[in-house]
Amino acid sequence: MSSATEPSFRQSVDLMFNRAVALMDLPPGLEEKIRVCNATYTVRFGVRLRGGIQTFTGYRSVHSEHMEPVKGGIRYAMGVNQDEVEALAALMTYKCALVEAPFGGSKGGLCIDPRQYEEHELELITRRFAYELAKRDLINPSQNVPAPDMGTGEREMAWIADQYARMNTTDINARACVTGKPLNAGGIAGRVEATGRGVQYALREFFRNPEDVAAANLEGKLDGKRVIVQGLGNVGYHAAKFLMSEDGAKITAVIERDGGLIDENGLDIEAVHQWIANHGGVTGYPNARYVENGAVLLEEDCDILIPAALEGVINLSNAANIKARLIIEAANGPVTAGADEILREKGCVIIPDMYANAGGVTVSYFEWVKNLSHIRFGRMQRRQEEARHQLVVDELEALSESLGKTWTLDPKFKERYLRGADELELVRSGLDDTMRTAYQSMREVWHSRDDVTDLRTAAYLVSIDKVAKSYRAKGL
Ligand SMILES: NC(=O)c1ccc[n+]([C@@H]2O[C@H](COP(=O)([O-])OP(=O)(O)OC[C@H]3O[C@@H](n4cnc5c(N)ncnc54)[C@H](O)[C@@H]3O)[C@@H](O)[C@H]2O)c1
Repeated sequence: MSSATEPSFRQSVDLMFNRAVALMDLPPGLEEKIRVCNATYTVRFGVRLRGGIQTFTGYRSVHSEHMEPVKGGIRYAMGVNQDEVEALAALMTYKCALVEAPFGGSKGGLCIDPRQYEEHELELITRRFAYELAKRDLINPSQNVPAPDMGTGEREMAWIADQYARMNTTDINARACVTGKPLNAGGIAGRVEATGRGVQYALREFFRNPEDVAAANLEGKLDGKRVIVQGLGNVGYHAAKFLMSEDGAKITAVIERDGGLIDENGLDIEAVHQWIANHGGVTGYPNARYVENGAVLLEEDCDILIPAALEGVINLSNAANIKARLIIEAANGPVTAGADEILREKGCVIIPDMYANAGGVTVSYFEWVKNLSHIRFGRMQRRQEEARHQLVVDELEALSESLGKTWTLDPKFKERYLRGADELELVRSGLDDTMRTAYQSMREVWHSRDDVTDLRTAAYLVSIDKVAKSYRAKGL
Protein backbone atom coordinates (compact mmCIF):
# COMPACT_ATOMS: atom_id res chain seq x y z
CA MET A 1 0.00 0.00 0.00
CA SER A 2 0.97 3.61 -0.38
CA SER A 3 3.30 5.07 2.23
CA ALA A 4 2.52 8.09 4.42
CA THR A 5 4.11 10.50 1.96
CA GLU A 6 1.80 9.48 -0.86
CA PRO A 7 -1.31 11.52 -1.59
CA SER A 8 -4.65 9.83 -0.92
CA PHE A 9 -6.40 8.02 -3.78
CA ARG A 10 -8.66 11.01 -4.46
CA GLN A 11 -5.74 13.44 -4.30
CA SER A 12 -3.85 11.19 -6.69
CA VAL A 13 -6.71 11.29 -9.21
CA ASP A 14 -6.92 15.07 -8.79
CA LEU A 15 -3.16 15.44 -9.39
CA MET A 16 -3.46 13.53 -12.64
CA PHE A 17 -6.49 15.65 -13.57
CA ASN A 18 -4.54 18.84 -12.80
CA ARG A 19 -1.64 17.71 -14.95
CA ALA A 20 -4.01 17.46 -17.90
CA VAL A 21 -6.03 20.66 -17.34
CA ALA A 22 -2.80 22.64 -17.15
CA LEU A 23 -2.55 21.87 -20.88
CA MET A 24 -6.12 22.99 -21.60
CA ASP A 25 -7.75 26.32 -22.01
CA LEU A 26 -10.90 25.98 -19.92
CA PRO A 27 -13.05 28.98 -18.94
CA PRO A 28 -12.22 30.27 -15.43
CA GLY A 29 -13.80 28.12 -12.73
CA LEU A 30 -14.93 25.29 -14.97
CA GLU A 31 -11.85 23.26 -14.12
CA GLU A 32 -12.79 23.18 -10.43
CA LYS A 33 -16.44 22.44 -11.18
CA ILE A 34 -15.45 19.38 -13.20
CA ARG A 35 -12.85 18.17 -10.69
CA VAL A 36 -14.85 18.27 -7.45
CA CYS A 37 -17.22 15.62 -6.29
CA ASN A 38 -20.83 16.95 -6.21
CA ALA A 39 -22.04 15.03 -3.17
CA THR A 40 -21.28 12.02 -1.01
CA TYR A 41 -23.93 10.37 1.07
CA THR A 42 -22.89 8.36 4.13
CA VAL A 43 -25.33 5.95 5.68
CA ARG A 44 -25.15 3.82 8.81
CA PHE A 45 -27.72 1.13 9.28
CA GLY A 46 -28.27 -1.84 11.55
CA VAL A 47 -29.08 -5.40 10.55
CA ARG A 48 -30.08 -8.19 12.94
CA LEU A 49 -27.67 -11.08 12.30
CA ARG A 50 -26.24 -14.06 14.17
CA GLY A 51 -25.04 -12.78 17.50
CA GLY A 52 -27.11 -9.57 17.50
CA ILE A 53 -27.47 -6.31 15.66
CA GLN A 54 -24.54 -5.19 13.52
CA THR A 55 -24.13 -1.64 12.25
CA PHE A 56 -22.70 -1.06 8.78
CA THR A 57 -21.34 2.07 7.09
CA GLY A 58 -21.94 2.66 3.40
CA TYR A 59 -21.37 5.42 0.87
CA ARG A 60 -22.69 6.58 -2.46
CA SER A 61 -20.81 9.38 -4.10
CA VAL A 62 -21.98 11.40 -7.10
CA HIS A 63 -19.10 13.07 -8.86
CA SER A 64 -20.67 14.70 -11.89
CA GLU A 65 -24.24 15.02 -13.13
CA HIS A 66 -23.40 16.60 -16.48
CA MET A 67 -25.21 13.52 -17.81
CA GLU A 68 -27.85 11.50 -16.02
CA PRO A 69 -28.24 8.90 -14.81
CA VAL A 70 -24.92 8.77 -13.05
CA LYS A 71 -23.22 5.40 -13.07
CA GLY A 72 -20.70 3.43 -11.05
CA GLY A 73 -20.20 0.21 -9.14
CA ILE A 74 -20.80 -0.73 -5.53
CA ARG A 75 -17.76 -2.12 -3.73
CA TYR A 76 -17.77 -4.41 -0.69
CA ALA A 77 -14.46 -4.19 1.19
CA MET A 78 -13.28 -3.41 4.70
CA GLY A 79 -11.23 -0.39 3.66
CA VAL A 80 -14.02 1.48 1.85
CA ASN A 81 -14.08 5.16 2.84
CA GLN A 82 -15.24 8.53 1.54
CA ASP A 83 -11.93 9.40 -0.11
CA GLU A 84 -11.93 6.11 -2.00
CA VAL A 85 -15.52 6.30 -3.30
CA GLU A 86 -14.98 9.92 -4.35
CA ALA A 87 -11.84 8.97 -6.30
CA LEU A 88 -13.68 6.06 -7.93
CA ALA A 89 -16.70 8.26 -8.75
CA ALA A 90 -14.42 10.83 -10.41
CA LEU A 91 -12.80 8.10 -12.50
CA MET A 92 -16.29 6.99 -13.57
CA THR A 93 -17.04 10.49 -14.90
CA TYR A 94 -13.86 10.52 -16.98
CA LYS A 95 -14.28 6.89 -18.08
CA CYS A 96 -17.87 7.34 -19.29
CA ALA A 97 -16.90 10.48 -21.19
CA LEU A 98 -13.92 8.76 -22.81
CA VAL A 99 -15.92 5.79 -24.12
CA GLU A 100 -19.02 7.91 -24.77
CA ALA A 101 -21.31 6.05 -22.41
CA PRO A 102 -23.91 8.77 -21.73
CA PHE A 103 -23.61 8.84 -17.95
CA GLY A 104 -22.26 11.00 -15.17
CA GLY A 105 -19.93 9.45 -12.59
CA SER A 106 -20.83 7.82 -9.29
CA LYS A 107 -19.55 5.07 -6.99
CA GLY A 108 -20.63 3.37 -3.82
CA GLY A 109 -19.18 1.15 -1.18
CA LEU A 110 -19.95 -0.74 1.97
CA CYS A 111 -17.42 -1.40 4.74
CA ILE A 112 -17.70 -5.15 4.98
CA ASP A 113 -15.66 -8.28 4.43
CA PRO A 114 -18.21 -10.33 2.49
CA ARG A 115 -16.26 -13.55 3.15
CA GLN A 116 -17.25 -13.34 6.82
CA TYR A 117 -20.99 -13.69 6.14
CA GLU A 118 -23.40 -16.42 5.09
CA GLU A 119 -25.25 -15.87 1.82
CA HIS A 120 -28.61 -15.15 3.50
CA GLU A 121 -26.91 -12.57 5.76
CA LEU A 122 -25.32 -10.86 2.77
CA GLU A 123 -28.75 -10.74 1.16
CA LEU A 124 -30.25 -9.04 4.22
CA ILE A 125 -27.39 -6.53 4.37
CA THR A 126 -27.48 -5.82 0.63
CA ARG A 127 -31.24 -5.33 0.57
CA ARG A 128 -31.06 -2.95 3.51
CA PHE A 129 -28.22 -0.96 1.91
CA ALA A 130 -30.18 -0.85 -1.37
CA TYR A 131 -33.26 0.37 0.52
CA GLU A 132 -31.27 3.18 2.15
CA LEU A 133 -29.85 4.30 -1.22
CA ALA A 134 -33.05 3.87 -3.24
CA LYS A 135 -35.18 5.94 -0.90
CA ARG A 136 -32.85 8.88 -1.64
CA ASP A 137 -32.84 8.21 -5.41
CA LEU A 138 -29.23 7.03 -5.19
CA ILE A 139 -30.49 3.91 -6.93
CA ASN A 140 -32.91 4.83 -9.69
CA PRO A 141 -33.07 3.95 -13.43
CA SER A 142 -33.10 7.59 -14.51
CA GLN A 143 -30.83 9.04 -11.85
CA ASN A 144 -28.29 6.63 -10.42
CA VAL A 145 -27.51 3.16 -11.73
CA PRO A 146 -25.01 1.00 -9.79
CA ALA A 147 -23.11 -2.05 -11.06
CA PRO A 148 -20.71 -4.66 -9.62
CA ASP A 149 -17.26 -3.78 -8.32
CA MET A 150 -14.77 -5.45 -6.00
CA GLY A 151 -16.56 -7.87 -3.66
CA THR A 152 -19.90 -7.75 -5.48
CA GLY A 153 -21.27 -9.48 -8.57
CA GLU A 154 -24.41 -10.68 -10.31
CA ARG A 155 -25.93 -12.04 -7.11
CA GLU A 156 -25.81 -8.71 -5.26
CA MET A 157 -27.09 -6.86 -8.34
CA ALA A 158 -30.11 -9.20 -8.54
CA TRP A 159 -30.92 -8.48 -4.85
CA ILE A 160 -30.60 -4.73 -5.44
CA ALA A 161 -32.85 -4.86 -8.54
CA ASP A 162 -35.46 -6.86 -6.66
CA GLN A 163 -35.35 -4.53 -3.65
CA TYR A 164 -35.81 -1.48 -5.87
CA ALA A 165 -38.69 -3.14 -7.74
CA ARG A 166 -40.46 -3.94 -4.44
CA MET A 167 -40.17 -0.30 -3.40
CA ASN A 168 -41.34 0.99 -6.81
CA THR A 169 -44.02 -1.44 -7.95
CA THR A 170 -45.37 0.88 -10.67
CA ASP A 171 -42.00 1.72 -12.20
CA ILE A 172 -42.03 -0.11 -15.54
CA ASN A 173 -38.30 0.59 -15.90
CA ALA A 174 -37.37 -0.82 -12.49
CA ARG A 175 -34.98 -3.39 -13.95
CA ALA A 176 -32.80 -0.61 -15.36
CA CYS A 177 -32.02 0.59 -11.79
CA VAL A 178 -28.84 -1.50 -11.71
CA THR A 179 -26.66 -3.33 -14.26
CA GLY A 180 -24.56 -6.46 -14.05
CA LYS A 181 -27.63 -8.56 -13.22
CA PRO A 182 -27.81 -12.27 -14.03
CA LEU A 183 -29.17 -13.09 -17.50
CA ASN A 184 -32.39 -14.51 -16.07
CA ALA A 185 -33.03 -11.32 -14.08
CA GLY A 186 -32.72 -8.73 -16.85
CA GLY A 187 -28.98 -8.96 -17.45
CA ILE A 188 -27.18 -9.09 -20.78
CA ALA A 189 -24.97 -11.73 -22.36
CA GLY A 190 -21.28 -11.01 -21.87
CA ARG A 191 -21.55 -8.60 -18.89
CA VAL A 192 -19.77 -10.83 -16.36
CA GLU A 193 -16.68 -11.09 -18.55
CA ALA A 194 -16.99 -7.56 -20.01
CA THR A 195 -14.29 -5.75 -18.04
CA GLY A 196 -11.73 -8.52 -18.59
CA ARG A 197 -12.76 -8.74 -22.25
CA GLY A 198 -12.29 -4.96 -22.50
CA VAL A 199 -8.74 -5.32 -21.14
CA GLN A 200 -8.05 -7.91 -23.85
CA TYR A 201 -9.53 -5.69 -26.59
CA ALA A 202 -7.52 -2.73 -25.29
CA LEU A 203 -4.28 -4.72 -25.51
CA ARG A 204 -5.16 -6.01 -28.97
CA GLU A 205 -5.70 -2.43 -30.14
CA PHE A 206 -2.42 -1.33 -28.56
CA PHE A 207 -0.56 -4.10 -30.40
CA ARG A 208 -2.19 -3.09 -33.70
CA ASN A 209 -0.12 0.10 -33.50
CA PRO A 210 3.59 -0.74 -33.99
CA GLU A 211 4.65 2.80 -33.08
CA ASP A 212 3.01 2.43 -29.65
CA VAL A 213 4.47 -1.03 -29.15
CA ALA A 214 7.90 0.41 -29.88
CA ALA A 215 7.28 3.26 -27.40
CA ALA A 216 6.99 0.56 -24.72
CA ASN A 217 10.26 -1.04 -25.89
CA LEU A 218 8.35 -4.07 -27.05
CA GLU A 219 7.98 -5.62 -30.45
CA GLY A 220 5.71 -7.95 -32.34
CA LYS A 221 2.32 -9.17 -31.22
CA LEU A 222 0.60 -10.29 -28.03
CA ASP A 223 1.45 -13.88 -28.85
CA GLY A 224 4.17 -15.13 -26.48
CA LYS A 225 4.26 -12.00 -24.31
CA ARG A 226 4.98 -12.64 -20.60
CA VAL A 227 2.19 -11.28 -18.45
CA ILE A 228 1.85 -10.85 -14.67
CA VAL A 229 -1.64 -10.45 -13.21
CA GLN A 230 -2.47 -9.15 -9.74
CA GLY A 231 -5.94 -10.21 -8.53
CA LEU A 232 -7.60 -13.22 -10.11
CA GLY A 233 -11.12 -11.97 -9.42
CA ASN A 234 -13.75 -11.03 -11.97
CA VAL A 235 -11.59 -8.67 -14.02
CA GLY A 236 -8.18 -10.32 -13.63
CA TYR A 237 -9.41 -13.85 -14.23
CA HIS A 238 -11.27 -13.05 -17.45
CA ALA A 239 -8.46 -10.87 -18.80
CA ALA A 240 -5.85 -13.57 -18.06
CA LYS A 241 -8.00 -16.37 -19.44
CA PHE A 242 -8.76 -14.62 -22.75
CA LEU A 243 -5.21 -13.36 -23.25
CA MET A 244 -3.85 -16.85 -22.65
CA SER A 245 -6.39 -18.89 -24.58
CA GLU A 246 -7.13 -16.53 -27.47
CA ASP A 247 -4.00 -14.42 -27.94
CA GLY A 248 -1.23 -16.79 -26.96
CA ALA A 249 0.07 -14.68 -24.06
CA LYS A 250 1.89 -16.47 -21.21
CA ILE A 251 0.71 -15.70 -17.67
CA THR A 252 4.02 -16.07 -15.85
CA ALA A 253 2.82 -14.94 -12.40
CA VAL A 254 -0.38 -14.42 -10.46
CA ILE A 255 -0.55 -12.33 -7.29
CA GLU A 256 -3.35 -12.86 -4.79
CA ARG A 257 -4.12 -11.74 -1.21
CA ASP A 258 -2.34 -14.72 0.35
CA GLY A 259 0.73 -14.81 -1.89
CA GLY A 260 1.85 -15.27 -5.46
CA LEU A 261 2.53 -18.04 -7.96
CA ILE A 262 5.26 -17.96 -10.55
CA ASP A 263 6.06 -20.16 -13.53
CA GLU A 264 8.21 -18.86 -16.39
CA ASN A 265 6.60 -21.41 -18.74
CA GLY A 266 3.15 -19.99 -18.07
CA LEU A 267 0.50 -20.83 -15.48
CA ASP A 268 -2.67 -22.77 -16.21
CA ILE A 269 -5.12 -19.97 -15.33
CA GLU A 270 -8.18 -22.21 -15.28
CA ALA A 271 -6.47 -24.55 -12.80
CA VAL A 272 -5.28 -21.69 -10.57
CA HIS A 273 -8.74 -20.11 -10.61
CA GLN A 274 -10.32 -23.41 -9.64
CA TRP A 275 -7.76 -23.84 -6.85
CA ILE A 276 -8.61 -20.39 -5.45
CA ALA A 277 -12.34 -21.20 -5.60
CA ASN A 278 -11.79 -24.45 -3.67
CA HIS A 279 -9.13 -23.30 -1.18
CA GLY A 280 -9.78 -19.56 -0.76
CA GLY A 281 -6.33 -18.56 -2.04
CA VAL A 282 -3.28 -19.64 -4.02
CA THR A 283 -1.47 -21.22 -1.04
CA GLY A 284 -0.75 -24.90 -1.65
CA TYR A 285 -1.24 -24.77 -5.43
CA PRO A 286 0.99 -27.63 -6.53
CA ASN A 287 2.08 -26.73 -10.07
CA ALA A 288 4.01 -23.49 -9.57
CA ARG A 289 6.49 -21.82 -7.23
CA TYR A 290 4.71 -20.12 -4.32
CA VAL A 291 5.92 -16.76 -3.00
CA GLU A 292 4.51 -15.69 0.36
CA ASN A 293 4.90 -11.95 -0.18
CA GLY A 294 3.02 -11.83 -3.46
CA ALA A 295 3.44 -8.08 -3.94
CA VAL A 296 7.16 -8.53 -4.73
CA LEU A 297 6.10 -10.27 -7.93
CA LEU A 298 4.92 -6.88 -9.22
CA GLU A 299 8.64 -6.19 -9.61
CA GLU A 300 9.34 -9.40 -11.52
CA ASP A 301 10.57 -9.15 -15.12
CA CYS A 302 7.70 -9.34 -17.63
CA ASP A 303 6.39 -7.65 -20.77
CA ILE A 304 2.95 -6.69 -19.49
CA LEU A 305 1.80 -6.09 -15.92
CA ILE A 306 -1.93 -6.20 -15.22
CA PRO A 307 -2.84 -4.89 -11.77
CA ALA A 308 -6.47 -6.06 -11.40
CA ALA A 309 -7.05 -5.92 -7.65
CA LEU A 310 -6.98 -2.61 -5.84
CA GLU A 311 -5.64 0.93 -5.88
CA GLY A 312 -2.24 2.23 -4.85
CA VAL A 313 -0.32 -1.04 -5.31
CA ILE A 314 2.33 0.57 -7.52
CA ASN A 315 3.57 3.48 -5.45
CA LEU A 316 6.70 5.38 -4.43
CA SER A 317 8.03 2.31 -2.61
CA ASN A 318 8.19 0.00 -5.63
CA ALA A 319 7.78 2.07 -8.82
CA ALA A 320 11.51 2.31 -9.48
CA ASN A 321 11.79 -1.51 -9.34
CA ILE A 322 8.99 -2.26 -11.80
CA LYS A 323 10.42 -4.04 -14.85
CA ALA A 324 7.28 -4.35 -16.98
CA ARG A 325 7.47 -2.34 -20.19
CA LEU A 326 3.73 -1.99 -20.39
CA ILE A 327 1.21 -1.65 -17.56
CA ILE A 328 -2.47 -1.93 -18.25
CA GLU A 329 -4.56 -0.69 -15.35
CA ALA A 330 -7.38 -3.20 -15.12
CA ALA A 331 -8.01 -2.02 -11.55
CA ASN A 332 -8.96 1.56 -10.74
CA GLY A 333 -6.05 3.67 -9.55
CA PRO A 334 -3.40 0.96 -9.14
CA VAL A 335 -0.59 3.44 -9.88
CA THR A 336 -0.28 6.47 -7.58
CA ALA A 337 0.49 9.92 -9.01
CA GLY A 338 4.09 9.74 -7.73
CA ALA A 339 4.66 6.27 -9.17
CA ASP A 340 3.17 7.41 -12.47
CA GLU A 341 5.88 10.05 -12.75
CA ILE A 342 8.69 7.60 -11.96
CA LEU A 343 7.35 5.07 -14.48
CA ARG A 344 6.96 7.69 -17.20
CA GLU A 345 10.58 8.70 -16.72
CA LYS A 346 11.64 5.06 -16.98
CA GLY A 347 9.85 4.81 -20.35
CA CYS A 348 7.19 2.42 -19.12
CA VAL A 349 3.93 2.86 -21.04
CA ILE A 350 0.74 2.86 -18.97
CA ILE A 351 -2.65 2.17 -20.49
CA PRO A 352 -4.77 4.11 -17.98
CA ASP A 353 -7.62 2.75 -15.87
CA MET A 354 -10.29 5.07 -17.23
CA TYR A 355 -9.80 3.42 -20.61
CA ALA A 356 -8.46 -0.02 -19.71
CA ASN A 357 -11.36 -1.12 -17.52
CA ALA A 358 -14.13 0.69 -19.40
CA GLY A 359 -15.46 -2.59 -20.82
CA GLY A 360 -17.67 -3.01 -17.77
CA VAL A 361 -19.49 0.29 -18.06
CA THR A 362 -19.73 -0.09 -21.83
CA VAL A 363 -21.62 -3.37 -21.59
CA SER A 364 -23.57 -2.00 -18.60
CA TYR A 365 -24.77 0.72 -20.97
CA PHE A 366 -25.99 -1.96 -23.40
CA GLU A 367 -27.78 -3.69 -20.52
CA TRP A 368 -29.44 -0.45 -19.37
CA VAL A 369 -30.64 0.27 -22.94
CA LYS A 370 -31.93 -3.30 -23.23
CA ASN A 371 -33.89 -2.92 -19.97
CA LEU A 372 -35.37 0.43 -21.01
CA SER A 373 -36.33 -0.79 -24.47
CA HIS A 374 -38.14 -3.81 -22.99
CA ILE A 375 -37.03 -5.90 -25.91
CA ARG A 376 -34.43 -8.62 -26.11
CA PHE A 377 -31.22 -6.80 -26.97
CA GLY A 378 -30.52 -6.86 -30.66
CA ARG A 379 -33.85 -8.43 -31.60
CA MET A 380 -34.82 -5.60 -33.96
CA GLN A 381 -31.34 -5.32 -35.44
CA ARG A 382 -31.25 -9.07 -35.87
CA ARG A 383 -34.55 -9.13 -37.76
CA GLN A 384 -33.32 -6.33 -40.06
CA GLU A 385 -29.98 -8.05 -40.50
CA GLU A 386 -31.65 -11.36 -41.36
CA ALA A 387 -33.90 -9.67 -43.93
CA ARG A 388 -30.89 -7.93 -45.51
CA HIS A 389 -28.87 -11.12 -45.54
CA GLN A 390 -31.79 -12.99 -47.14
CA LEU A 391 -31.78 -10.48 -50.00
CA VAL A 392 -28.04 -11.02 -50.54
CA VAL A 393 -28.43 -14.81 -50.50
CA ASP A 394 -31.39 -14.61 -52.94
CA GLU A 395 -29.31 -12.45 -55.31
CA LEU A 396 -26.33 -14.80 -55.13
CA GLU A 397 -28.49 -17.85 -55.72
CA ALA A 398 -30.17 -16.16 -58.70
CA LEU A 399 -26.71 -15.36 -60.06
CA SER A 400 -25.60 -18.95 -59.59
CA GLU A 401 -28.77 -20.10 -61.40
CA SER A 402 -28.13 -17.72 -64.33
CA LEU A 403 -24.57 -19.08 -64.64
CA GLY A 404 -25.92 -22.61 -64.96
CA LYS A 405 -25.02 -23.44 -61.34
CA THR A 406 -21.35 -23.62 -62.18
CA TRP A 407 -20.88 -22.62 -58.51
CA THR A 408 -23.16 -22.69 -55.46
CA LEU A 409 -23.17 -21.22 -51.98
CA ASP A 410 -21.54 -23.33 -49.28
CA PRO A 411 -24.56 -24.46 -47.15
CA LYS A 412 -22.56 -23.87 -43.93
CA PHE A 413 -21.77 -20.29 -44.94
CA LYS A 414 -25.40 -19.75 -45.95
CA GLU A 415 -26.75 -21.03 -42.64
CA ARG A 416 -24.30 -18.93 -40.59
CA TYR A 417 -24.82 -15.82 -42.71
CA LEU A 418 -28.61 -16.03 -42.57
CA ARG A 419 -28.63 -16.51 -38.81
CA GLY A 420 -27.32 -12.99 -38.08
CA ALA A 421 -25.57 -12.04 -34.85
CA ASP A 422 -26.92 -13.14 -31.46
CA GLU A 423 -26.88 -11.02 -28.30
CA LEU A 424 -23.41 -12.10 -27.22
CA GLU A 425 -21.94 -11.38 -30.65
CA LEU A 426 -23.60 -7.95 -30.71
CA VAL A 427 -22.27 -7.16 -27.24
CA ARG A 428 -18.76 -8.25 -28.15
CA SER A 429 -18.66 -6.34 -31.40
CA GLY A 430 -20.09 -3.23 -29.68
CA LEU A 431 -17.45 -3.53 -26.96
CA ASP A 432 -14.64 -4.09 -29.45
CA ASP A 433 -15.73 -1.09 -31.49
CA THR A 434 -15.89 1.07 -28.35
CA MET A 435 -12.42 0.02 -27.18
CA ARG A 436 -10.88 0.62 -30.62
CA THR A 437 -12.49 4.03 -31.06
CA ALA A 438 -11.60 5.25 -27.56
CA TYR A 439 -8.00 4.04 -27.96
CA GLN A 440 -7.66 5.94 -31.23
CA SER A 441 -9.03 9.12 -29.62
CA MET A 442 -6.36 8.94 -26.86
CA ARG A 443 -3.64 7.95 -29.27
CA GLU A 444 -4.40 10.84 -31.58
CA VAL A 445 -3.75 13.30 -28.73
CA TRP A 446 -0.70 11.37 -27.48
CA HIS A 447 1.03 11.50 -30.86
CA SER A 448 -0.17 14.84 -32.18
CA ARG A 449 0.77 17.10 -29.27
CA ASP A 450 4.35 17.77 -28.21
CA ASP A 451 3.24 18.60 -24.67
CA VAL A 452 1.50 15.22 -24.20
CA THR A 453 3.92 12.40 -23.52
CA ASP A 454 1.68 9.69 -22.08
CA LEU A 455 -1.62 7.95 -22.65
CA ARG A 456 -3.06 8.91 -19.26
CA THR A 457 -2.75 12.64 -19.87
CA ALA A 458 -4.16 12.09 -23.36
CA ALA A 459 -7.13 10.19 -21.87
CA TYR A 460 -7.82 12.98 -19.37
CA LEU A 461 -7.62 15.59 -22.14
CA VAL A 462 -10.15 13.75 -24.28
CA SER A 463 -12.58 13.12 -21.46
CA ILE A 464 -12.34 16.51 -19.71
CA ASP A 465 -12.94 18.18 -23.06
CA LYS A 466 -16.13 16.14 -23.50
CA VAL A 467 -17.40 16.96 -20.00
CA ALA A 468 -16.55 20.65 -20.53
CA LYS A 469 -18.43 20.70 -23.85
CA SER A 470 -21.43 19.14 -22.16
CA TYR A 471 -21.42 21.85 -19.44
CA ARG A 472 -20.97 24.57 -22.05
CA ALA A 473 -23.90 23.27 -24.09
CA LYS A 474 -26.29 22.75 -21.22
CA GLY A 475 -25.12 25.25 -18.64
CA LEU A 476 -24.23 24.26 -15.10
N1 LIG B 1 -16.13 -5.73 -11.84
C1 LIG B 1 -16.08 -4.83 -12.80
O1 LIG B 1 -16.86 -4.89 -13.76
C2 LIG B 1 -15.07 -3.71 -12.77
C3 LIG B 1 -15.19 -2.70 -13.74
C4 LIG B 1 -14.23 -1.69 -13.78
C5 LIG B 1 -13.19 -1.69 -12.87
N2 LIG B 1 -13.11 -2.68 -11.92
C6 LIG B 1 -11.97 -2.61 -10.99
O2 LIG B 1 -11.21 -3.80 -11.09
C7 LIG B 1 -10.61 -4.10 -9.83
C8 LIG B 1 -10.99 -5.52 -9.42
O3 LIG B 1 -12.41 -5.64 -9.40
P1 LIG B 1 -13.14 -7.06 -9.49
O4 LIG B 1 -14.55 -6.76 -9.81
O5 LIG B 1 -12.37 -7.98 -10.35
O6 LIG B 1 -13.07 -7.51 -7.97
P2 LIG B 1 -13.14 -9.01 -7.40
O7 LIG B 1 -13.58 -8.85 -6.00
O8 LIG B 1 -13.92 -9.89 -8.30
O9 LIG B 1 -11.62 -9.48 -7.47
C9 LIG B 1 -10.58 -8.86 -6.80
C10 LIG B 1 -9.47 -9.87 -6.70
O10 LIG B 1 -8.32 -9.23 -6.13
C11 LIG B 1 -7.82 -10.03 -5.07
N3 LIG B 1 -7.16 -9.17 -4.09
C12 LIG B 1 -7.72 -8.40 -3.14
N4 LIG B 1 -6.79 -7.78 -2.42
C13 LIG B 1 -5.61 -8.16 -2.94
C14 LIG B 1 -4.26 -7.85 -2.64
N5 LIG B 1 -3.95 -7.03 -1.65
N6 LIG B 1 -3.29 -8.41 -3.38
C15 LIG B 1 -3.60 -9.24 -4.39
N7 LIG B 1 -4.85 -9.58 -4.73
C16 LIG B 1 -5.84 -9.04 -4.01
C17 LIG B 1 -9.04 -10.73 -4.52
O11 LIG B 1 -8.70 -11.90 -3.78
C18 LIG B 1 -9.81 -11.04 -5.79
O12 LIG B 1 -9.39 -12.24 -6.39
C19 LIG B 1 -11.10 -3.00 -8.87
O13 LIG B 1 -10.16 -1.95 -8.86
C20 LIG B 1 -12.38 -2.51 -9.52
O14 LIG B 1 -12.70 -1.19 -9.16
C21 LIG B 1 -14.02 -3.67 -11.85
